[in-house]
Amino acid sequence: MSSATPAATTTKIYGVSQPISLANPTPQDLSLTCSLLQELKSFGSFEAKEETTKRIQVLQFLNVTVKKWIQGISAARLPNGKFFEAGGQVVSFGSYRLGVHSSGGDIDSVVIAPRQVTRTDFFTSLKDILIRNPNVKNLNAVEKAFVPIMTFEFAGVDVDLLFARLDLAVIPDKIDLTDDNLLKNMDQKSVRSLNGVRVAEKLLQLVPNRESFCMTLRAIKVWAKSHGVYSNAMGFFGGITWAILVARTCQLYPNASPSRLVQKVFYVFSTWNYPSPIVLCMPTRERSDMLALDNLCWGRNHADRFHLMPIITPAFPEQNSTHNVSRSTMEVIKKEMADALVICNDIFEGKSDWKFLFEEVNFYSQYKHFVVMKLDAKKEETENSYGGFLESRLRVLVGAFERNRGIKLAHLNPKKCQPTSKAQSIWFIGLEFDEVVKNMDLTREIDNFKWNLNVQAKQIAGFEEVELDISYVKRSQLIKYLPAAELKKGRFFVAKGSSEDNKENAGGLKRKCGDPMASVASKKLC
Ligand SMILES: Nc1ncnc2c1ncn2[C@@H]1O[C@H](COP(=O)(O)OP(=O)(O)OP(=O)(O)O)[C@@H](O)[C@H]1O
Ligand SMILES: [Mg+2]
Repeated sequence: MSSATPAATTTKIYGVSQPISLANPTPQDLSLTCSLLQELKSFGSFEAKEETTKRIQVLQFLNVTVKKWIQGISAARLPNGKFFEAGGQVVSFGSYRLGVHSSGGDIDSVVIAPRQVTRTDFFTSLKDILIRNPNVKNLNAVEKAFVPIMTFEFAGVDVDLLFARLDLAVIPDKIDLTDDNLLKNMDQKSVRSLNGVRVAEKLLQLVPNRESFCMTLRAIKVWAKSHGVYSNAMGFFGGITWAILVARTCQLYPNASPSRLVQKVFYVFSTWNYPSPIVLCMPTRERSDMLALDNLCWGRNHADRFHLMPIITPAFPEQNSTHNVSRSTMEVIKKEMADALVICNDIFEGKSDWKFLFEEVNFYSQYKHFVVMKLDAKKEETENSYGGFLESRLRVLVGAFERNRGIKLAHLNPKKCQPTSKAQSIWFIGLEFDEVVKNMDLTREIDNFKWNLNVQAKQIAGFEEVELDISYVKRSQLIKYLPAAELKKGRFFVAKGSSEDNKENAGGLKRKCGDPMASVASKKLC
């Protein structure tokens, strides 16, 4: 490190001072960053060049189509509109905009339209133009949603398209969508639809080094997916939440290389004092402007106080990105991060490697009791729609188990299994009972959940044929649902001193267990 630069400084967030480390990367950090990149490639984090080219073409085509569509509407609706250049564009956000999408991922995008074009136009004339295009498949429009959306496949690429109408007659090509003044006079659905773009732009503006941010986020995403802690709908963290955590770490360690940043993400957030909110540091003037704009900022709302791990988006109107996190998912996320920190520390001590960090963990080896949800939808398309609906409700069942005093932990595995056909799916919840519990009857929770689910499903067409079986099983009975190979996949969890679990550890790598927090506590921010 240069002697001219101080080793550490502080930043204030919500009045709390936080140290920033200015340490530069060591040769070991750089060499571990090279091996990290190699490992990310082997775990399929990067898409092939042809796929990237295709995505660019898809976005270019959508942009041209949308500009023409807006021009046509403006010509008809504005006086002298024929000669009017109304502009408008399609802007991407989400992981594609952040530059961290992997093969097969969707493109989240939003149409930015001038005031003479309405949401009704979006769901009628633009939808018609898209449906008529032979490259467009499976178009689905959800007009009544909280954030109205059209989803479709364009030349094999999944596209999510939103609509935001600005209070401007002309949308210039170089418009700064992070400008809060644009939100004045916008309808709430447009504000919500524009939010993803504003959040992505803000994230990219606020990180000190984009390249390091992207590579670190890629690593965290690979890890989170293989450890079953990547799903906003099921109460874990989604892409945006992990992006905020990585961005915050980049701010705390502005000169660190990705290998060190990965370790620091786990260090900072496995030891975080939840529910203190995690917010990105931004220029003071900007934050006070945001607060002045609206009183409805995050934290003032009564319901916000009950969030367990608040992780706040950086663009106005600020939102907590983790409202689905429950007591159990919080425990699982914290434990996974603490375990990951131990592995990262081992990597830096030369005792482990990235492969071990990213390796899938065997979910079934962690519990002795399970609830199995088996969906038989008869047809693949019904499985897709009902399965998505069910996945968005499963955290309600977890919540019911959490309210049962005999249950210490209800761990829903976000990964669904399809051992027989694409029309059938199975999800598992691992249960940890209180030591004093001798017998557990879960009938009431399961029946209530099924009853409510049926009431909601009846309002959605095509769900009548579906069969859903929810039942309790012991670990030894899992073989009835899954092939032995699936049950043996990944690294096994071995409870400390458990001879029974050792017997069941059929050849998988043993997972480090014990008290990972002990080593966390002894490490200082450096
Ligand atoms: N819980 C949430 N809170 C706030 N914004 C969200 C939330 N979930 C999604 N979004 C917005 O929608 C965008 C797209 O969501 P999506 O789930 O596709 O995540 P992503 O970051 O694109 O990651 P992935 O690679 O999984 O697609 C996010 O980047 C974010 O702006
Ligand atoms: Mg996405």
